Amino acid sequence: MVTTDALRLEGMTRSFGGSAPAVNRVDLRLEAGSLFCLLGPSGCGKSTLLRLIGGYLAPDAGRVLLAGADVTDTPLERRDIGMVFQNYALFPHLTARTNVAFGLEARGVPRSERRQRVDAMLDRVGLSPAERERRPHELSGGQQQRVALARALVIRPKLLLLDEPLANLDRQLREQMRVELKEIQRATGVSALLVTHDQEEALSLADRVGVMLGGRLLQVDAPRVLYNRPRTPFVAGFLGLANLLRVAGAKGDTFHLEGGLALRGTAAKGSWAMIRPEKFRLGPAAEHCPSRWTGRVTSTLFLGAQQVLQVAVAPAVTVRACCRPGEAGDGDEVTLGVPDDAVWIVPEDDL
Ligand SMILES: Nc1ncnc2c1ncn2[C@@H]1O[C@H](COP(=O)(O)OP(=O)(O)OP(=O)(O)O)[C@@H](O)[C@H]1O
Repeated sequence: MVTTDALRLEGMTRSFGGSAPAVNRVDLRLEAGSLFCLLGPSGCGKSTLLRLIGGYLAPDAGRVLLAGADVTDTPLERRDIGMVFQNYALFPHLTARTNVAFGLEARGVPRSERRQRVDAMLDRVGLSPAERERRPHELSGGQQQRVALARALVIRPKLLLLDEPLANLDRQLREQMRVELKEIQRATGVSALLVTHDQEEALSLADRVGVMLGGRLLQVDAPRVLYNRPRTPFVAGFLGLANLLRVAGAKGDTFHLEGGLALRGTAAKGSWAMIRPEKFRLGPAAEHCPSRWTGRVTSTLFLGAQQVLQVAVAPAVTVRACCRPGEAGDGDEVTLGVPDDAVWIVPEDDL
């Protein structure tokens, strides 16, 4: 079956006169009905890319296709895109209900239909009847967020853009809104692109994640693939904890890492071996592993359900390994078993 992508970007580039473009030759496809997270550190170009898609900014080069149609030169009000900003950008003098109705009024939707659609959308985002009559400053951050989401969705956009929508909420509310946001996106079937610098948010929300650095998209994949099979050292280190060890050389079915450590398998000199901390085996389980490293615990970090150890496994080489709380402590000598499937070779450099 041939389906049209909700969004397609081809060679998007935009400079602000600095030495490197803020967005540099970005290609991207967003499947209809899916949620895509654009993830990257501050200043990597996420917001600029979002503004280019929304039509708030023109590209120096490249094309934006919405549901197959080229909208690169279409003004933003005719792109059929809903936008949720980090600061919500609600009209301060309008009630929640009139904020949501605004886009429908501007599009000439008749009053009775308007009322019905606004109420249905405010039901969907869970705003109570009393809250609907309040103005933004009389609502909490979470409630304003719901209004902003309803306002963006009520116009039935072809694409929903969200710029760090949960960044201003406290941790508990952020986690709750994360679940609700995903439910609303699923229920409405809207194609959505969300920008965040929070890796946990991206991994838990997205169907696919794109990791950005220095204006470039380094890798686009499903969350599990990005976590388990990062293609560059930056992606490996940006998503969760990663031990990254440089491959110094290979011989037969063994390769050597910095500090004289050895692992079974094949890897090219100069690439990186990644081992996630939770992949090590400790205690009796280590004995069954093909590669074993011994070292002293230099520090421990208690995280509730688990504990992260720093283990000095070679001169100047310290790795992080997860274990059960209390399984090992500061100063203990431990053996870390490395199962074959614990090692992922990171093939490329970053840019
Ligand atoms: N209007 C502008 N004029 C000049 N430089 C800009 C402008 N907008 C963005 N930049 C620059 O482009 C680069 C990318 O900025 P952008 O805001 O897209 O990053 P970001 O990944 O969204 O960061 P953050 O998460 O901090 O918002 C930065 O170096 C920034 O200083």
